[in-house]
Amino acid sequence: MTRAIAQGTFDILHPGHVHYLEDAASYGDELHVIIARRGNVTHKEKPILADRQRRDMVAALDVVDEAHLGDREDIFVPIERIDPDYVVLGHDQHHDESSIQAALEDRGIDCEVRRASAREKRYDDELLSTGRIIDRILDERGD
Ligand SMILES: Cc1cc2nc3c(=O)[nH]c(=O)nc-3n(C[C@H](O)[C@H](O)[C@H](O)COP(=O)(O)O)c2cc1C
Ligand SMILES: Nc1ncnc2c1ncn2[C@@H]1O[C@H](COP(=O)(O)OP(=O)(O)OP(=O)(O)O)[C@@H](O)[C@H]1O
Repeated sequence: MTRAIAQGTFDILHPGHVHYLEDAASYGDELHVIIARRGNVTHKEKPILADRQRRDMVAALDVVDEAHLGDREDIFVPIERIDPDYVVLGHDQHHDESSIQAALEDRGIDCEVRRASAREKRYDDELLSTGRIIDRILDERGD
């Protein structure tokens, strides 16, 4: 049984998220997803939705076997517990593949790091970004 891990914020789901999770799932028999804690989302605006709500929506997707709330302090704790064969980074995730690979090796976690592909728009006004969905809500419904 091979296990793959995907991770991210997943605030307001869209087809780009589904594409990433399907790509990550293709690396293993089981897909586990780690949901970033609000306190750890520091590289962009904080999520609108609560940690548990984001986890529950990701867990409801067919392609996902288990969704886990991330650790608050140490991002390698859930990975140690899940013991995956692959950690699949999102196409634009700011983490560097070789430093994540080195950190996993330091912790004695024997798994490989891969990078998922991007999903391109299939039609003109398709929104494949949570940030852009929020911008459109503000444009169309804001004062
Ligand atoms: C290998 C890996 C493990 C992660 N584990 C956690 C975790 O345990 N807790 C957490 O809050 N975030 C975790 N994260 C998420 C990061 O904190 C960061 O917020 C996340 O990569 C944001 O992704 P996004 O910009 O694609 O939404 C992890 C990220 C990576 C790459
Ligand atoms: N269009 C896309 N194609 C493939 N993967 C995507 C796409 N959009 C998001 N992802 C992946 O989904 C994961 C979680 O994404 P995240 O929660 O940061 O959403 P986002 O829509 O990219 O957010 P934001 O618009 O706020 O930057 C990331 O690994 C990201 O690479």
